[in-house]
Formats: sequence, structure tokens, C-alpha cells
Amino acid sequence: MNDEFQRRADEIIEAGRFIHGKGWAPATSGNFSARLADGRIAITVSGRHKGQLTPDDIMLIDAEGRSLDGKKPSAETLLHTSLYRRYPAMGAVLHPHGPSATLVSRLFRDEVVLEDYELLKALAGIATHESRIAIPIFPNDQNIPRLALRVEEYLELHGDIYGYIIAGHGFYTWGDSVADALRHVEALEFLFDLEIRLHGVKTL
Ligand SMILES: CSCCC(=O)C(=O)COP(=O)(O)O
Ligand SMILES: [Zn+2]
Repeated sequence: MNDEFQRRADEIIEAGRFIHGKGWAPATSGNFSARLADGRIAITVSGRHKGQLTPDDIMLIDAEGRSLDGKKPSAETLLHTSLYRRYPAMGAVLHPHGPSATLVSRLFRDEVVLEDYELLKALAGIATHESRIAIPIFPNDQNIPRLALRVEEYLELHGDIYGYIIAGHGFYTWGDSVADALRHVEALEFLFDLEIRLHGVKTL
């Protein structure tokens, strides 16, 4: 079990270096988690620099988001735990603050629609560019329980999604493993950038 925690923590640390290296988690922003087989969750400690994570910056919480080791979990922990509740097979949640995800929420109000891109096939379960997915945009909210509820209500009404954007803030995506979630981060941030260029040009 301890081994499993160390492995997940190492994956989170590596993901943090990659995400920060791309400029998608500046100035301590972002948070990352991975679920263990027994339902406990390894998550980043609040306020730590996500490009310079060490094993001490990864802690354990229970499924309700309560600290199991006395450390203080991410301020956005409830956004992670509500996703794990919704998706029982899911293994990891990543929340970057990339510029394209942040900027695209200034161009679109309720959702970003991604369609006819070959890179959509980087998302689990998508096999053709002839696909259309909607990524909802929720208003930013310092009240995280209220924001988590809003996301849960959206999922209840609209069904499964690949991620969501918090306006002017960043986005959440997830996957069966840290590697899957990281692929989703990379694909979505890239596709958001394309939509900015496409619609930015159109509005000139
Ligand atoms: C400096 S960014 C503001 C907080 C935030 O949005 C974030 O993602 C990081 O918060 P955490 O408590 O997880 O470090
Ligand atoms: Zn954030």
C-alpha cells in the first residue's frame, strides 16, 4: 500500500514538472491527485510549487477530502473528490492553469465545442476526428463546495464529459491513470489554443 502511494506520488511529481515546464501551472497554481486501490487519494499539498514537487508535497486524504496525515490538502480538494465519486473507475484528476484554457473562457461563455480535430483521438474512447465534444465553462467561484455542486448538477443533467473549464482560472480533466489524465491535459490545452486562434481571427 505504501509502495502504491509512492508510485502515485512519483507520477504526480513528474506530471507537475511536465505541466509547469509547459507554462500550464505558474506561481504555485494547479493541483493534482491520484486514487489508490483502497479509495484513499494522493493529492498535492495546498500552496506548493507544482513544478518543484517533492514527496513531502504529496499527502493522503479520504474519499470525503479529509486529511489523513495532518497536512493541508489543495484548496480545491472537493472538486477532485466529487469527480472520483462520479467516476468510480477513474484513477487521476489534473487541474492545470494553462493560458489557452484561461483565455478561451474569455472568448466563449458557456462551453467550448471541439469537433473535426484528429487530436480528439487522444481522448479516451474517441476513435475518429468526426467527433464533437463540449467542454463546459463554469463561472469562477471562491466557494469550492458550491462550485463542486454546480459541476455535479451539470454532470447529472448532461452526462459524461472529458473536462471542464473554470472561467478565468484553469481547467479540470481526468483519466484512468495519471498518464491518461496528462494526455488529456496536453490535448485539451492544444485544442483550446486552436479555438482561440480560429475564433480570435474571426472576430478581428
Ligand atoms: C496561486 S493559484 C490560486 C489557487 C488555485 O487556483 C490553485 O489551483 C492552487 O491551489 P492549491 O491550494 O491546490 O495549491
Ligand atoms: Zn486552480
